[in-house]
Amino acid sequence: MLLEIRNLTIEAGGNRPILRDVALSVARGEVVGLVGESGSGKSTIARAVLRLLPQNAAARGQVLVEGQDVLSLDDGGLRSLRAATVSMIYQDPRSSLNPVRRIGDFLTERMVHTLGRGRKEARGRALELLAAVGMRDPELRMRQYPHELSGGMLQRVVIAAALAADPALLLADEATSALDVTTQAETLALLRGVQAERELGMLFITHDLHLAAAYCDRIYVLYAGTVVESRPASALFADPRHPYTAGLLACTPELGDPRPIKPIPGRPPSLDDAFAGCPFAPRCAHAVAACASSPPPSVAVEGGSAACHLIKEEAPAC
Ligand SMILES: Nc1ncnc2c1ncn2[C@@H]1O[C@H](COP(=O)(O)OP(=O)(O)OP(=O)(O)O)[C@@H](O)[C@H]1O
Repeated sequence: MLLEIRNLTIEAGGNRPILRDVALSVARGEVVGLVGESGSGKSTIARAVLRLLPQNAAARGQVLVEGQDVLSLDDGGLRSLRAATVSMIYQDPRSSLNPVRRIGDFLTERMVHTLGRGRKEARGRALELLAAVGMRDPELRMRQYPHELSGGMLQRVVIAAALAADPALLLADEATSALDVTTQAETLALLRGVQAERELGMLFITHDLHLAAAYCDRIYVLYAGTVVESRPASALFADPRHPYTAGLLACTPELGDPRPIKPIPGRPPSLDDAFAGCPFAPRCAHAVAACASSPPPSVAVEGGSAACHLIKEEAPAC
């Protein structure tokens, strides 16, 4: 397995849990969605894969990348993981680029400093990468500054930089959320294209469950730092088992669907709210007494699992 996270718990400042007992995997060539509301812990999972943990945070569990536990890597191992094995693409490309440095400098300096390439070789590779992400006239782009490019073009530059070291795993953290819809569609298609061509694993983080269902092979739904459902995207979309997943799907309008939008009442718990049972219980229309008093079991359902007292174990399909 390319990425395997086991029993990952991260607590900030004392025992305020950001993540609770998270298990997640991404195989080579697989696009895995990580979906949840703001504050559910999506970015913390992505950052944990690079061991970029919040200061004053304590992590327990395992984050295995190609079998090596990131949480116990030495400095050299960590540098090589960040430089060559795993690349992260953030929501706002401008936050990754220095406004007073040319695009070419951004691409080549990273290769020279982090991968030890010669300047001439790095320049040739940068031109190749810009062409690979569909940039016309790469020579011109190399000479330009970030303010001369649109948001979509800048995101292509950031994707090109992420591919520079031929990583095995891409972490895309809301990588298309800041783009207009047509640019978003182009960037999504580009990411899928390079992912398939290079057989990369991709963890695709989004708050948009409909987008994840259309784009990903499998999905993990996160709520208050816990995985509540993990299933193949098609099964999860067609027949969500966890009440929170069903609630997320019901509160997004769809063209041509006459049913009224149904928001989920209430708000997710904050890090300071203690709870003994299911974190979703106070908002769940189906909650029973056990939901508030004991943690829900992880139940095997079609293609994956769901953590809910109300779901019955299903026999695996023959
Ligand atoms: N350094 C920190 N110290 C304390 N709490 C933190 C720290 N970093 C993150 N958190 C908290 O951890 C929780 C999860 O944050 P995270 O950024 O992972 O969520 P997210 O699902 O990615 O949200 P968003 O979609 O808004 O980016 C939030 O409640 C956040 O306030």
